[in-house]
Amino acid sequence: MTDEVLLSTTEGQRPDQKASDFAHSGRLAQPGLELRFEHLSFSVKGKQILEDISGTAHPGKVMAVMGPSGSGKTTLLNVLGGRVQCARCQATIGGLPLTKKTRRKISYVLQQDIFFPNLTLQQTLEFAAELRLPESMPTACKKEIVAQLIEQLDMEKCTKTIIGDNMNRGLSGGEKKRANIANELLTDPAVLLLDEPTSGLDSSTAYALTISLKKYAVQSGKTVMMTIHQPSVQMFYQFDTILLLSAGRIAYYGTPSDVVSHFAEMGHSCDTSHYNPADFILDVVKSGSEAAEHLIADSNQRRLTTPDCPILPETVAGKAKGALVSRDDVVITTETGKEKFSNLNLNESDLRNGNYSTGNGKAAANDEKYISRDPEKADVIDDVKSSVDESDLSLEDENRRRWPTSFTKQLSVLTIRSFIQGKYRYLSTLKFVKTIGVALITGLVWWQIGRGKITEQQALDIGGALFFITVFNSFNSLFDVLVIFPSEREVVNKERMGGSYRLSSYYISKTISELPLALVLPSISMIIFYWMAGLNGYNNAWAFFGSWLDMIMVTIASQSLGIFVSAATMDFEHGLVLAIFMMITYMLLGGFYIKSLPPWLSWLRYVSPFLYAWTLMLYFEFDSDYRVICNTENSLYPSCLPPQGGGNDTMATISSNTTRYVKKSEILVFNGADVPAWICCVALVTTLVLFRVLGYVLLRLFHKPIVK
Ligand SMILES: Nc1ncnc2c1ncn2[C@@H]1O[C@H](COP(=O)(O)OP(=O)(O)OP(=O)(O)O)[C@@H](O)[C@H]1O
Repeated sequence: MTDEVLLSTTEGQRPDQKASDFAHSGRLAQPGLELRFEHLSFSVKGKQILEDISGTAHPGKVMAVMGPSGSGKTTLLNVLGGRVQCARCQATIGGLPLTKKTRRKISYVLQQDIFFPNLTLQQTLEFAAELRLPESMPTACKKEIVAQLIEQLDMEKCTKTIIGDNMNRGLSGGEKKRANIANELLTDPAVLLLDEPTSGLDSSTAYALTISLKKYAVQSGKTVMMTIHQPSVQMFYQFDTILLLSAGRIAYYGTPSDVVSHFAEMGHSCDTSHYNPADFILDVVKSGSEAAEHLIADSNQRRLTTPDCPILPETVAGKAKGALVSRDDVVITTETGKEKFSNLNLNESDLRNGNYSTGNGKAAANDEKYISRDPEKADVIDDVKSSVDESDLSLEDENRRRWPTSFTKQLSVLTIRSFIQGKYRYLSTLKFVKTIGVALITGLVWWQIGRGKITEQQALDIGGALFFITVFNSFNSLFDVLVIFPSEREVVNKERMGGSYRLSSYYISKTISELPLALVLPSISMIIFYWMAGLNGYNNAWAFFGSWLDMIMVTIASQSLGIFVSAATMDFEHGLVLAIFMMITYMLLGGFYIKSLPPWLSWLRYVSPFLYAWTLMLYFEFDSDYRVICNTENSLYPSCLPPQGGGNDTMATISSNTTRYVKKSEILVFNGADVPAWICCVALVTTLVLFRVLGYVLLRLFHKPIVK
């Protein structure tokens, strides 16, 4: 990676006037901002993960958050990046409280490099630019920004390389990491958070990346904060500030150059000629709770005089000795200094007006830089504050602020992206081989069975063939979705957490883009099988088109079922179990295997889409009274039986010369196809729509984007 890597897109390096104009419009040329967090405490299910964490990340500087595994590094970044809700976490960016709106100035590079594997690097970044950059920006401008990022990240060689996954090789680990960073730099954030950006990289690549981040911070004046596990010596000294965590508390806050002398003062001398100071401090913190507690206590004392990293007095005093700040105390740090107010009468209107009534007077909330207070009241204040923020916004304003692009823009971009990504999944060579192979086998097994006049046995066999091909394509379609949907979840989760688009845009775009893709293989399967088996299309072309349409409907209905099952379970294994259960039930009730269900169960057959699909197939196949020749003996059909008593037969036997034919209605009745054709169509369309809608509702209600 070159030294220029990661330079801001706003450095005036773009030769193209349009892009520069845009950059100068102020949208992309935002300066770095100070990120200040004070007394962050965070717990999950009663487990304290962060406790009184403070710090300040400055523009043009890089802060490294270090600590042993499980010390809370990622959690700290998740809190600051808004990936987890934390009612008691107060932070400011550029002096303003960190809210949903101001947090948009922060970009968060996750530890995992989560992308759609079949898109190329260029496609990935261009789609991200379309979704995340303002809609008013010309596409040419967005492309140029992407091209510049690619160039600055020294990735020109791999613009056309797919991202890749375990199955298909694509970008290398280091390239993926850079792609991940480029993806976040697109929006030119004021603050860049990175969770373990060097994990999985070899030492020289990790060092190059650190240098690049440092240069990015210095040259573009941006604020960079990153977690890191075990930096090399050279990397360690690139950082401006080290925030060392131990079990969720601060064990050291300061510069890397001071760390060795500080630890020596604490009785932990480091032979820097043989020991990497980064490894050393981690080893000391990990060596035992006594050493760590000692360091934390000392760091707490130092924090009393470190404005960048303030501490709550009760933390210094230690909980065992009793809190210095009473339950009702609120400490307000104002421009004029820190003031402590006792016995506040916090009521909603005061909070809304920004007035905190105290025994000593009023403190204006608007003047506050930061409020640290009793956790129980924190919730009250947060709730009230957030309701004030939201009430200030009209719905339209809120939508505009919430999403960088309109619904239609999201829909069109996501549809194209989903189509490109989906085509590799739905139309892979393996899937073609499987579909064509099975179609050829079934075609051979039922070879020309339907040509000309057929026997009663052949009619039965054709019923079996039609049922088989319906079930086969439905299973295929369902399992495609089951495999694809959960694997997309991580990408969609990440993008939705970043506020890139609405769930509805994603869902509708997926439906639109995958519809044509899902039709290709069933159509091929149907064409091969149908003509090899010599079915009724030879006699009546409409029979073929009807059967094909029927196949398409049941295939899409199965796709909808797959989406519903995936949304209900959201992982492949659970989805597989539920899908197999539902499909086997539908199959058994579909009418082919059992024609005399127990009366108390017979209503259940009407829930099976296979019943409707197969019935429609039978309608198209047996559309003539002169196709199936009666058995001369042991016929299954009443109309083929000889007339009783030689008189007029009420069951009009159909004959042509001496050959007797089975009435088409009797074939349908024998197969249990007792549902009118139009009801079959309505039932299939209803299944298709119902499961799609249910899938959306489940996603909306139960699968909000989450942090793993
Ligand atoms: N949602 C959660 N539920 C329960 N425990 C959690 C949750 N999130 C984090 N933790 C716990 O909090 C602690 C800190 O986790 P975190 O991922 O922040 O550590 P870390 O320092 O980033 O670790 P690593 O370096 O291994 O990534 C761990 O003990 C973890 O198990």
